Amino acid sequence: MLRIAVTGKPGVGKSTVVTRVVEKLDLKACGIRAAEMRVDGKRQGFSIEDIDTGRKGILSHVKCTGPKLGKYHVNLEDLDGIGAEAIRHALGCDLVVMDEVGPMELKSENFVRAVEEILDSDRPILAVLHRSSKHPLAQRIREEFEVLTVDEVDRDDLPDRIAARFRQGRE
Ligand SMILES: Nc1ncnc2c1ncn2[C@@H]1O[C@H](COP(=O)(O)OP(=O)(O)OP(=O)(O)O)[C@@H](O)[C@H]1O
Repeated sequence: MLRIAVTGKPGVGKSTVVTRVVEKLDLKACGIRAAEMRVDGKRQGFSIEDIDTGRKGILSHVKCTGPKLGKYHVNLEDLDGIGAEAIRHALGCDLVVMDEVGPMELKSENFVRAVEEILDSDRPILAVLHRSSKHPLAQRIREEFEVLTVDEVDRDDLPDRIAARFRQGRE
């Protein structure tokens, strides 16, 4: 079964590649999407969204409580209640999207377990992988997935190429 992870430097366009791949495919994609939350141009934290249901919460914020990572605190309530739940729900979908599996997400054992269950399943997966994470789960993804690096040169062509691979995988 096809498993692709995209990686690359911050802001290079990894999430955009993933979004475009899903748009190009006529299938039910489930999983998570994390995005920056900015106020007056300043990053205050990250949101986490269940891409199937649209449920959205706070993954981390400068002003919440939870395990600390840099200046942010990881909000385990939404990471588990929305993030891990969305990953588990994705077991019943055509394509699992995990944008992203990074150090914030991996602060929750419950989330880590949900990702392990998905990796142990037969579902096709498209993930964004944080470049430098040394977490065993990130290492596992690096070993088991086809890892593609997004850069300014290939980011416009990659969505078509990745979508074609998932289409072939279903034939
Ligand atoms: N192919 C592209 N052409 C032009 N601009 C792009 C392209 N892809 C992404 N961008 C722009 O670059 C910015 C970052 O994109 P995106 O959020 O997809 O990057 P990312 O690598 O996922 O970021 P992060 O490291 O924060 O997760 C956005 O403003 C987006 O509009």
